[in-house]
Amino acid sequence: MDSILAGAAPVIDDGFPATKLFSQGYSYTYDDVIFLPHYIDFPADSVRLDTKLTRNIHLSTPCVASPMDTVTESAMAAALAHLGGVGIIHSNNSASDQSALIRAAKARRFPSLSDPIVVSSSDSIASVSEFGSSPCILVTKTGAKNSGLLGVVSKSDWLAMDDVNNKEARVSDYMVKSPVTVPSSYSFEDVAGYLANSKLDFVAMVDEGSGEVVDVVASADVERIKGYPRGGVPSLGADGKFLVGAAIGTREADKERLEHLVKAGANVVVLDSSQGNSSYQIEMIKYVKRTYPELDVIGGNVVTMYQAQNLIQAGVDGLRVGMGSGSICTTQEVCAVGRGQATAVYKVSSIAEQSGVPVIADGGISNSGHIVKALVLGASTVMMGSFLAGSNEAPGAYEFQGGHRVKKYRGMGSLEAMTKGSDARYLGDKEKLKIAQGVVGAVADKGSVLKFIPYSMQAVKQGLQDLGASSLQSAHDLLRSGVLRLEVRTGAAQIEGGVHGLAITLTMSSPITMVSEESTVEETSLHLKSTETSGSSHTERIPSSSLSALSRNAALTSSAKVFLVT
Ligand SMILES: NC(=O)C1=CN([C@@H]2O[C@H](COP(=O)(O)OP(=O)(O)OC[C@H]3O[C@@H](n4cnc5c(N)ncnc54)[C@H](O)[C@@H]3O)[C@@H](O)[C@H]2O)C=CC1
Ligand SMILES: O=c1[nH]c(=O)c2[nH+]cn([C@@H]3O[C@H](COP(=O)(O)O)[C@@H](O)[C@H]3O)c2[nH]1
Ligand SMILES: [K+]
Repeated sequence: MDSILAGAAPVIDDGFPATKLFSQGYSYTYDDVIFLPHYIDFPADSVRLDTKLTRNIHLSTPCVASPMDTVTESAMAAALAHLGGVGIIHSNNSASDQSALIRAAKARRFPSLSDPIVVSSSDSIASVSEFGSSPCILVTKTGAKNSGLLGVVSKSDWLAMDDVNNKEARVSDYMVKSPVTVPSSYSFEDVAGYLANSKLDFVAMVDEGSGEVVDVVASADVERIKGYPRGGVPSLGADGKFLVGAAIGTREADKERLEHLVKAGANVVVLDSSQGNSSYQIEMIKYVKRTYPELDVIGGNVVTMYQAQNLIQAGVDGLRVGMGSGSICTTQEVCAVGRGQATAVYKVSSIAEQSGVPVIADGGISNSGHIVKALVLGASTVMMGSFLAGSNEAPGAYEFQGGHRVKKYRGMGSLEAMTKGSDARYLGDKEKLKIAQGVVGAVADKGSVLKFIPYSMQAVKQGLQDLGASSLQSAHDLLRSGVLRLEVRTGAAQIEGGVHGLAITLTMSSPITMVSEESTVEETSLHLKSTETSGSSHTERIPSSSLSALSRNAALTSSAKVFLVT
C-alpha cells in the first residue's frame, strides 16, 4: 500500500499537508482541524499504541494523568500504570506526603478498586452512610491511610448491632482487632483466590515493609475488575514495581523534595510550570541531570519551537506542551499568552522529533477524537486532567450537584489550590498579590478509568486505522511526509460533525456525560431529567416515565452509555 498509494502524490490536490495548514498565522485547536481519511489495509485491533513518555521510558498506552491535586494521587497512578500509561503525582503537598503517595502507588501490584474509609480508634461511627459503598471501615493508628492497621468494622456487623448506645461508643470498643490481612505484594489472582477460598467479603492489604495498610479489597470488586476490558501491558519501572512519576517546581526547596521523591522510587520527574522556558527551569534541568543521571526529566510547559529548543539544549528527556488549553485554565484570558493546542503540539513536536525528545500533549482533551488529533499531530502521549477527574480513581468523594453525581476538579493555579499548597511557590509571602490562572469546578462521574480508558484506546485505534496508520510511528511518518491531509472546519462544519437535530439520543459520541455502572437506575434517570432541564434551547421535554425506561435500558446494556439531550 505504501508504495502504491501513500507514496504517490494525489492526482488532484486535496486537503492541506500539516506544514501548509499550520503556517497561516492562525492558532488552531483540536476542534478546528479535521483529518481526511486515507487507505485501510489492516484491522483496527492490530493498530499499535505503544509509545515513549521520555527518551528512555516506554509505555504501551499513550495516556498520562496530570499532576493535579484533584486528579493524580496513588489510586490514579496505580490504575494508569496498570493500563500501560503513567500517572504523575502532584506536588501541592509536603515532600513527605508526596513521597508517601508514590510509595503507596508502588506498594501494590494491581490498581486499588475502592477508596477505603479509615478512622482512628477514638472515633465513632454515627450512621451507615459513613461506610459509603465500602463493606468495612478500617481503623488505623493515625486515623488515615498509610498507617498501621488496628482493626476493622464490617458494615454487616455494624448494622447487626441493635444497641444504639453501643453504636455511639468509640470504634475501639467493638472493632475486630488484628483482622486477617494479605501482603500488598499479592497479585490480583492471589487476592481473588484468597477471598474465594476464605469465603471472606473483604480483606485488607498491608505493605510488608512498612506495616502500613494500603488498601482493602472486596469480593464484589474482584468480580467487577474481572469484567473490565483488557488494557495495555502494565508499566513497570526497573524496580519491577508500577511506574510512577512526580511533579516538582523550580525553587531551591524543590531540590530537597526531589531527594525524597527519588528515595520513594519516583521513576520520572516533571518540572511543573505554565511557562517552562525560564532560567529557573533550565538551571533545574541541569541540576537533575547532574545529580540523578538515571532519572528522566520532563520539562515544560512550552508551546513554541523556541521554548522547546532551549529546554532540549538544557537536556530534557521529554516535553510537556500546552498553555491555557486546559479545561480549568484561564491563562490565555488573564495573561494573554498561550497557543491553540493543535498548533502548539504540531509546532513543538516538529522540532522535538529532530532531537528524539517525545512530546506530551497536555490539556484540552475531552473526547477520544482529541486524543487521536494530539497523537497524529506529533505527540507521543496525551496528558489529561478533566478527562480523568470524574473517575473512581481520582482523589475526593462524589457529591450530588443539581442532580448530577460529580467530583470536584480544580486548576492548580486557582486561588483555592494556591492557598492550599503554594506557600512555597510564593515563598510564604502572605503580602504577595495572588492572581488566579485557573478555576474550581466539578466533573460528572465517569466510573473507573480501568473501564473507560480501554474503550477510549479502542476508539483511538479506529481513528488511526481510518488514516491508514498502523502505529503511532506510522501516523507520525504520514504527518511528516505530507501524505496526511488536513482541513480547518468552519463553525457550521463543526456543528455538523457533532450530534445535531435530535431530540434525544443514546450514543458514545461527544459531548459526553458518562453514567457509571455504579450509578443506580434512579440516579441515571435523575441525571437524564436534569440534563433535560438544563439543556440547550432545542430541548424537548420527555415524560419522566419514558426517560426512566430509556435509562434503565441503557444502564443495563452498557455502563459507558452517554446521555445527551439537545
Ligand atoms: N499549562 C498551563 O497552561 C498552566 C498550568 N498551570 C499550572 O499551575 C501550577 C503553577 O504554575 P506556575 O504558576 O506557572 O508555577 P511556577 O512555579 O513555574 O511559577 C510561579 C512563579 O514563580 C516564578 N519562579 C519559579 N521558580 C523560581 C525561582 N527559582 N526563583 C524565583 N522565582 C521563581 C515563576 O517565574 C512564576 O512567576 C502548575 O501546576 C502548572 O502546571 C498554571 C497556569 C497555566
Ligand atoms: O491555566 C491553567 N490554570 C490552572 O490553574 C491549571 N491547572 C492545571 N492546568 C493545566 O491544565 C491541564 C489539564 O487540562 P484538562 O483539564 O483540559 O485536561 C493540566 O495538565 C495543566 O497543564 C492549568 N492551567
Ligand atoms: K482554557
